[in-house]
Amino acid sequence: MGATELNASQKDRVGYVRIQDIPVLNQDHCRMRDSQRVERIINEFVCGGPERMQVVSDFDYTITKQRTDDGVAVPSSFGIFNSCKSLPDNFKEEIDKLFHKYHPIEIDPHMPISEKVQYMIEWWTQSGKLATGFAFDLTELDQMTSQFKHALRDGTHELFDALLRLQIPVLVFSAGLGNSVVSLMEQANIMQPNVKVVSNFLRYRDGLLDGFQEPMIHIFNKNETVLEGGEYYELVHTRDHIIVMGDSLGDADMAAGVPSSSHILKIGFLFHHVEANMEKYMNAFDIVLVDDQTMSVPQALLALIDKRHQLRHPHGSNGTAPVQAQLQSASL
Ligand SMILES: C[n+]1cn([C@@H]2O[C@H](COP(=O)(O)OP(=O)(O)O)[C@@H](O)[C@H]2O)c2nc(N)[nH]c(=O)c21
Ligand SMILES: [Mg+2]
Repeated sequence: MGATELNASQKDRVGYVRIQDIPVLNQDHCRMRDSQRVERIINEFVCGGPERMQVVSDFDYTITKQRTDDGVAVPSSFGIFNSCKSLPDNFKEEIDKLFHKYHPIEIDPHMPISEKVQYMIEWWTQSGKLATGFAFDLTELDQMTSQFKHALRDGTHELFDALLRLQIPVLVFSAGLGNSVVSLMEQANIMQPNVKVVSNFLRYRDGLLDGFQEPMIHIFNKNETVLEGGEYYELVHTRDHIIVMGDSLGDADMAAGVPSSSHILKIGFLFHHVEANMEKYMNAFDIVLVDDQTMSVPQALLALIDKRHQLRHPHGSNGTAPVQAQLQSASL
């Protein structure tokens, strides 16, 4: 998008980055539909520097692993909440009924999205209604999430440390349960001031649960259009170099709503039904990583951006506006 073709001599100039010189992008399990386009965008990112970057990431099975070393399955953010022991007896039963009714609709390959949206709104609304009228102590959620703080992709800490050092805002977008997401990220020490979680958070009224806070984030509005006009959008919308990371096809659209002149690099983690899904993932994402349980690719991209930045600002001043402290508290 917008990137002009460079001729061979321009590519030979000092500092131009070539895909063949980035080892993680040359691994067998790293696939690209259009490696020239990826190369162009990476060079835009490196030239633009950290002050033009933002990261938008899904949470479940993108920040957490799709497959753990010990084979223990990592529950989703809703799954973590649903397994809390103090929830009323009928809660789990009713929430499972909803899952069995609506999940087949969510993954139905024949129903058009326009038709699915209403069902998904119904599902999230009814889940919220079930989570109403009883006490729930959030420390129970912390106890549950602490069991899974080691289930983040390898290199997640290093990635988040680099993003903080470079003052790059990170938006974690989840149509799951925000309280589980934040709790797990806090337990794993990656809930830093440059990180904002946009998701569904439990609401309390008179000490009892009262469903989810507005706005509802479901799988079909999980993109930057729900942020438009809000404080967070104002803080990041000038950052037009965007890395998007996700494990579901729909995650590829999370940056929808940013200005069309933006350069967006989409990284997709593919694990289930690799052969059947490959074509769709290759069309939706710029880089498809097959059964990769690490953050090596985004780390390598940041290292390139960082290296050029250090050359330009050897004394540590990065010229970045100090917006990070406001990010977490920014309203939508
Ligand atoms: C309302 N609701 C939605 N989901 C699932 O939560 C997922 C959240 O969507 P997502 O944020 O794209 O998460 P992902 O990273 O796991 O893909 C959806 O794909 C739904 O299948 C839900 N899952 C459970 N267990 N319980 C629920 O009430 C519920
Ligand atoms: Mg996911």
